[in-house]
Amino acid sequence: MARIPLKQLLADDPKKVLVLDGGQGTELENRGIKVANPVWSTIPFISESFWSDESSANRKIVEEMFNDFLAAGAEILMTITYQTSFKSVSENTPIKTLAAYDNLLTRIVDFSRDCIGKEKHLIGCIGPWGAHVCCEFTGDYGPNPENIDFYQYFKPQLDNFNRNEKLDLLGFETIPNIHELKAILSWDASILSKPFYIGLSVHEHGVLRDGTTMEGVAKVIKDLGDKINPNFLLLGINCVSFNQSPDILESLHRALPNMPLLAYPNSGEVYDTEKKIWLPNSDKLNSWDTVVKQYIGSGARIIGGCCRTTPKDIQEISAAVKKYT
Ligand code: MET
Ligand SMILES: [Zn+2]
Repeated sequence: MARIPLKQLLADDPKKVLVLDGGQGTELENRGIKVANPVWSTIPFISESFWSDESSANRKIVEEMFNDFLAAGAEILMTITYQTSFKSVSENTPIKTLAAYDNLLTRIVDFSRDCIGKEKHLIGCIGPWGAHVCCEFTGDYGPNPENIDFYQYFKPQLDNFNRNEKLDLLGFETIPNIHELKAILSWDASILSKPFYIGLSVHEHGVLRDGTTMEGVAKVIKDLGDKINPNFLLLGINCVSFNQSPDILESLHRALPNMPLLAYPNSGEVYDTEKKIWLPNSDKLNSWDTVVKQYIGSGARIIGGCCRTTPKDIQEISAAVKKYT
C-alpha cells in the first residue's frame, strides 16, 4: 500500500499536520445539488443513474468537488456519508435491505477512492446519532440519552467501513452529547477495528452542545485509562464557530495535553435556523492564517473546514499549515 498508516505517520513525524478537505454537503449545494432532504448530501448517490451513467451531471459535480479540494492542497479527504446511516437511508430512500445498503456504501467508498487516487488518505465519515433527528446542534437527545442504543444505530455503517481497505480512518463527526461520546469510547477494537477520530459539536461558549465542559469530556477519556481503544487516534471539534474555535481547541488541549487534536470549523458565516439561510458574519475576527497558527500551537494534527468552507478556504489553510510546520 502506498499510503503510510495514519497512526504511524502521526507518530513518526510529530510536526506533521495534515490538511483536510472542506464542507462537502454545503459545497455540493453551492454547485447545484439540492441537498435539502432527510439524507442530505447522500442524495446524489441514491439515484441509479449516478452509477450507471458516467456522464451524469451529479457525478461530474462530485468529481469536480474532490478535484478542487485536492488542487487546494487537501491531503486527507472524506466520503460524503454524513447522513448515510442504515436508519436514515432505509427509512427515507428505496434502499431497504442491509445488502442493498452495503452495496451503496461500498460504491461510495470505491468512487471516492477513485476520485482522490491511491496516495491520499480517505476518511469514512459517520455523522452523529442526532443527525437523523436533526439535533446535532442542540445536543438534546431526549429525556434518557443513556438508554439510546447507539451501537445498534451505528453498527451497519461501522461493519461496512471497518472491512473496507480503501478507508484509512473513520471519522465520527459533530458529536453533541456526552452519552454518545461515552458509547463510542466504550467500544473496543473488535467493534471499532480501524483508526478513528471523534469531532465534537461544541457551543460557541465552549461547552459540548449538551452543556458538558471540556474538562468533563476529558474526564471520560482519562477515566478509561489504558482500557481506551488503541484505534482512538484523535479528538477534536468540527462544525463549530470559526471565531471561537481557537479558544475551544485550546481548552481541549489544556484538559488533554497529550491527545492529538483535529479542528475543522465552519466558514465564519452563521446559520439562521428559522429562515434556513446562511448569513455573512461581519464580525469574522481572524484569518485562517491566525486560527491555523493557534490550532497548531494547541496540538492540532489535522486541520480543515466544515460547513460553508470551500476550496478557497482549504487553499488558505494549506498555505498556513506550510508556514507554521
Ligand atoms: N463532513 C460533513 C460535510 O460537510 C460535515 C457536516 S457537519 C453538519 O458534509
Ligand atoms: Zn458542518
